[in-house]
Amino acid sequence: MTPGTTPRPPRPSAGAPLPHRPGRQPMAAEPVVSLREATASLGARAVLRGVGLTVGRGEVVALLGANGSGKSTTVRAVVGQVPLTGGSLELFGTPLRRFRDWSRVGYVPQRSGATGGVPATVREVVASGRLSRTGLGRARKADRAAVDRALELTGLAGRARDSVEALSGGQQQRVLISRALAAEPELLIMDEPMAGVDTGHQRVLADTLREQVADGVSVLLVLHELGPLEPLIDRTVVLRDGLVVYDGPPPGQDGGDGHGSNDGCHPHDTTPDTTIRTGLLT
Ligand SMILES: Nc1ncnc2c1ncn2[C@@H]1O[C@H](COP(=O)(O)OP(=O)(O)OP(=O)(O)O)[C@@H](O)[C@H]1O
Repeated sequence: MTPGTTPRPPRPSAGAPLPHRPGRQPMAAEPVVSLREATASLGARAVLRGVGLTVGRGEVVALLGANGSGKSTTVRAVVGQVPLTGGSLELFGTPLRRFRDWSRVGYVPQRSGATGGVPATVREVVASGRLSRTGLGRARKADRAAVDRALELTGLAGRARDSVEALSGGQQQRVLISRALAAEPELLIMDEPMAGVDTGHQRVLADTLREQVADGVSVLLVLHELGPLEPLIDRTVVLRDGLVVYDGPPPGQDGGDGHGSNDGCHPHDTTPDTTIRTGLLT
C-alpha cells in the first residue's frame, strides 16, 4: 500500500465509553467507504456482482454471509487489492485511483501467517504497521509509543521480543491486529479478526475495538458470528453469491418489525435474523 503523507485531522474526543449502542445513528458526514455497484472477477468467476456498501464515519459495519459469498473479496476490493471491473469506490470521499492516504486505513487480512515466512519479532511486525506513516524514516518517539500501545491493547507486550514464528495461530492473529492498530487508523478493516482467538482474548479485542470506536474510528468487519462484538455493531450487510441481500440493523436492534431500515441501496427480502442465519448457515 502507498504510505500516506497528509497529516491526519484531529479526532473527535473520546468521551465516555459506548457500552451498547442500539439504534445509534451513523454520524452525519461523507462515508469513509462508499462502494457502488461493484463488480469484480477472480479468474473466470464473477465474484462481486454489483455490491453496494457504505461505512459512515464512526460507524461499525459487519459483513456477513456464507463461505464463498464474496466477503473477503469485497474488503480486498476496498483496500485496492482486487481491482473492480465495474462500479465505483471512494475512500474518505476520494476515488480509489486518487486515494493515497493509506495511513488512514488499517487492514487485518483473513487469517494468514503474520510474517509471510520472513523471520521477525513480534515488535518488528507490529512496527511495520507504522510504515504507512513514517515511510522508511527513523521511528520517532510517537511511533515507538504507538507500537507499545498496540502491543498492550492485544495483550502481546510480554511477547514483543519473541519470534512471531514461535507464536500460536491465534497469537499471530493478534499480532496482525496490533500491526493495524499501530498505524492509528481512522478506518479499521478486519477480515474475521476473531478467527482462532480464544474467548478471553476475544473479549480483550472487543474492549480494544470499543475504545477505538469511542475514539471515532470507523470499522468494517468480516464476521461469521457477531459474538462479543455484537454490542458494537451498528449495521450488518449480508452477502449471498456476490450480491447484498440485507443491509440493516443487526438482529435484536431492528426496532421489532423484523425488517430494520433499508437505505434504499440494497434489496432485502427477509428478516435480519432469518437472512443472517441463512447467510451464515447455508
Ligand atoms: N484466487 C481466486 N481465484 C479464483 N476464485 C477465487 C479466488 N479467491 C476466491 N475465489 C472465489 O471467489 C468467491 C468468493 O470468495 P471470498 O473469499 O470472497 O468469499 P468469503 O465470503 O470471504 O468466504 P469465506 O467465508 O469462506 O472466507 C468464492 O467462490 C471463491 O471460490
